[in-house]
Amino acid sequence: MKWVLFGERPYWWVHDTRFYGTDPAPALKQFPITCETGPGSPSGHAMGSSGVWYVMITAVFSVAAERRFPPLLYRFLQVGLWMLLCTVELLVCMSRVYMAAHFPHQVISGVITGIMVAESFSRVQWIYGASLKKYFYTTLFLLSFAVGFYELLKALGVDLLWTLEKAQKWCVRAEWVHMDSTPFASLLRNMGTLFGLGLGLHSPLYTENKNSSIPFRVGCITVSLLLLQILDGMTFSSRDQAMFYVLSFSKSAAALFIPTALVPGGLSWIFPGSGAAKLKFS
Ligand SMILES: O=P(O)(O)OC[C@H]1O[C@@H](O)[C@H](O)[C@@H](O)[C@@H]1O
Repeated sequence: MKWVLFGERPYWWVHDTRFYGTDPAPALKQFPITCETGPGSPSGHAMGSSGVWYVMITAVFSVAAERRFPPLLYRFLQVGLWMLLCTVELLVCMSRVYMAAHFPHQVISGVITGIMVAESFSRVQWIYGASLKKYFYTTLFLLSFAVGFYELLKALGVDLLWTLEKAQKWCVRAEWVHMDSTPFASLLRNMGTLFGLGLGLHSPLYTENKNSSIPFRVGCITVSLLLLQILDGMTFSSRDQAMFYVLSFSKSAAALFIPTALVPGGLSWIFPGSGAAKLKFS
């Protein structure tokens, strides 16, 4: 959608537009995270956060319904969690607009699209039992589609990197322009995530794990968070672009493989448990 909607961002638009005529353009303050290099429509932050929060909240509702919560408590939970989602989204959207990375309509469409994506995928059942082959082919399809679409539009004279030029031109500090905020870099990270999830769920470390006790789960969460924190600190230079994309893909794949397979598998090997049920990914 970012590639086809050609959304401008306020921090460069105010300088390029003829809207103000001979009047001076408004002075928009820029921050270290203002200088996004991709198109603005719809907002990726608003879309990502609304999608993730929607999934978490509706999952809590399903658990509450399964456990037959009393109607009053259920209603209370519903109102509370919906209000929490609205507050989070309001904060995300206001901050994106405040730092001049987005116009209001872009964050609103981002929130709506995120919820639509989450809702549609919650109805697609095959993804819960997808084979490793499916993960692999889906990743390959997304990559070929993105590269093919990019090349096709380039052949038609449309330069999808038009936004990078604007960011470089109008960002007040060159070091605030990051290559990893381009849609292609994001897509590669998402593909890495998808592939890492497939690898994790089909790894013997995950499938042969039999321990599901509470201390084991808490241990898994703690160790995973520590390792993910270390992984998050790894950054790569974008001078060699091919290497940059390969490393970004691998980092995202590792970010999913670590908590789904490596940590549970490693901990159950160190502390063999007696629980019979498998630790389920949910
Ligand atoms: O469109 P927005 O809100 O500026 O978000 C862009 C961001 O969207 C995210 O989805 C990407 O992972 C980031 O790399 C990118 O910077």
